[in-house]
Amino acid sequence: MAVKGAPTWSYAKTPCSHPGISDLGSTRSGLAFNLSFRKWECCCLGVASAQRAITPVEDEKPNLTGAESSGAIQRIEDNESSGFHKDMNLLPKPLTANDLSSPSDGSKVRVAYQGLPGAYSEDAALKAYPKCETVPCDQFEAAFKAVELWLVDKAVLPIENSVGGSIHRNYDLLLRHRLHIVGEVQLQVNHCLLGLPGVTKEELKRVLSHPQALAQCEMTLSSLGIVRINADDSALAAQMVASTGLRNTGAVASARAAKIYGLDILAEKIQDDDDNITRFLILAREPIIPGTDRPYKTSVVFTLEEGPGVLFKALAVFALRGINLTKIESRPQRQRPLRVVDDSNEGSAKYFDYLFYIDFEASMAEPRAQYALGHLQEFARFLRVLGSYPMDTIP
Ligand SMILES: O=C(O)C(=O)C[C@]1(C(=O)O)C=C[C@@H](O)C=C1
Repeated sequence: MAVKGAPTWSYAKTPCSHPGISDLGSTRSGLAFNLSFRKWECCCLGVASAQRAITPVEDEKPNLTGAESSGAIQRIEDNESSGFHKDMNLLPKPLTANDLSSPSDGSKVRVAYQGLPGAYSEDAALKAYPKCETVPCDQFEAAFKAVELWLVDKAVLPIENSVGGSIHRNYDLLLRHRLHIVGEVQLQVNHCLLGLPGVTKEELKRVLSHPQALAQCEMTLSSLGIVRINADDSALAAQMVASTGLRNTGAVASARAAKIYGLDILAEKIQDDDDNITRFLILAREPIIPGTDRPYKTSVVFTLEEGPGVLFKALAVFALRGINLTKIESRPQRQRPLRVVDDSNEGSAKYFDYLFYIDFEASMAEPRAQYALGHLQEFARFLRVLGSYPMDTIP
């Protein structure tokens, strides 16, 4: 799967002998949620120190002109043949805290998203990190891999929309990959109907866009009697209209996409619901250390033993501690989709096995959240904390 615009530079990992780092293998696998939060926190700190040991390869090259560099090479060779460095200026400089601190405005951060430039996902990435470098990916999975392979720092991916509901593919990928949720972005999505310059909306016979975008404009598109065709993302749809030059074909995409691909906006705000909000997750290789300084959300995924009222009990661990749930999603457990229950009267009954994804309004730094998950673990067969991160309260 290709990462469009993948960088030409690479990172070198420096081995780190931090005593806590060897423990990370199991913790980073994510399957293990340590009941003791202190240990969980400790692991986060261990990861942070491991990160500090990672040095960009580019930074290791001295910045020399042609003449300087041939002289310098000669001096290095002289030093090497004599067995020690005579010229201390040629030794690599130690990194300082200033070299490593990342600016808070998001500049230099490379953020992967699914789609082409002008896609709503890119808007979400720019909302989260206004000065970031956005990296388009052809599929959601490519964005996950780009983070895992250190091609980018973060990925911003849609998880649910207030009209269209959940984006199931990303729920499944969250479990399959080992990334951590470090934030969320809520984006107001205003769809426009785009066409070639000079075209009127009455001329349109078909319209292209991402299936979610088409679904969010169901009523408007039905009233216009236009054939809907799926595209991988709304910006790709706009690009296709521009490149094919078909006057009877339009796209549902953003005003920014219209500008990028030189299309006219034939109608604005064509979504069925004025408040059309898409929630995106920000994913990173390492978790953030949750605080209590502002409202936090925690996302978990778990499976339950079979039995009457188990889901009721699972939800009660939050209710008992006054913790508000903001989202519950169930997905088939693909590894073992069927559960066979022996029932001598009726033969073998087959039930689907489910993974439950829950978001709740509390930080993992709060004892009530730690106790709730400790309680849940008593009857969950599997439990993983996907992330504890600041809530985005403004769409
Ligand atoms: O097609 C795009 O522009 C996207 O960013 C994808 C996407 C989605 O996957 O839901 C993002 C936001 C909108 O809800 C519509 C489409």
